Amino acid sequence: MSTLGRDGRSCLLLIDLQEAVVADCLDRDGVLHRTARLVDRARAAGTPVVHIQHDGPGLEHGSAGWRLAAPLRAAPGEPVVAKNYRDGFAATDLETTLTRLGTDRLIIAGAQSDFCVRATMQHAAAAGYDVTLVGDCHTTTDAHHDGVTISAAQIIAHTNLYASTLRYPHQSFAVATHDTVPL
Ligand SMILES: O=C1N[C@@H]2C=C[C@H]1C2
Repeated sequence: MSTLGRDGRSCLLLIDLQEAVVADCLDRDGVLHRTARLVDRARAAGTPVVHIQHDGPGLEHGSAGWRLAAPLRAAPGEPVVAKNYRDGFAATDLETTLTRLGTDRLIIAGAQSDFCVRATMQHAAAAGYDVTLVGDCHTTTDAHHDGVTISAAQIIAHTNLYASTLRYPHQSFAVATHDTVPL
C-alpha cells in the first residue's frame, strides 16, 4: 500500500495525450483506442480520471496541437491539469487535486513514455504513491542522441521493465494492460 495514508482510492492519470504530442508516436491510433476503452472502464467503475495537458512550444494553449487527441475528451467535472514541465507535479495543482480525490494509487497512461510519463511516474513513486503503468497505453517516438538511435519500441519496453521492477518501502508498482488493469 502507498505511504500516503489517504482514502486508498485509485485515479487514472492521462499524461499529455494531445494531438501534437502523439502525432508521430508509435502505434498512435492503437494507443488512443485502448486508452479510450480504459477511460470507459474507469468511468463505469467510478474511478476518477485526471487529464494532464502540456503547454509549450508547439503545444500553445488552445491550439489544435494542444487539444486532447480524439477520441479522448475530458468529461464534465474531470480535472484538467496544465503543465509546463515534464513532471506533471512541477508547478501545478496535481498534488492538490489528487489529495482532494483521496488518491493513494495512480494508474498512468500517456505520452511520451521517455519524457513526461517517466518524469511524472518517478515523482509519484518518490512521493509515496502506488503506481500501475498501463503498458499498452503509453507511447513515444524513436530517440536519437550522441549518434545512438533508440527505437520507440525499445523505449516503451524499457519503461515497462522499469515500472514493473521499481521498489520503494511499503509501496507497490505494476504494469498491466488497459483491459485488465485493476481500477
Ligand atoms: O513527453 C512529453 N509530453 C509533452 C511533449 C513532449 C514532452 C512534453
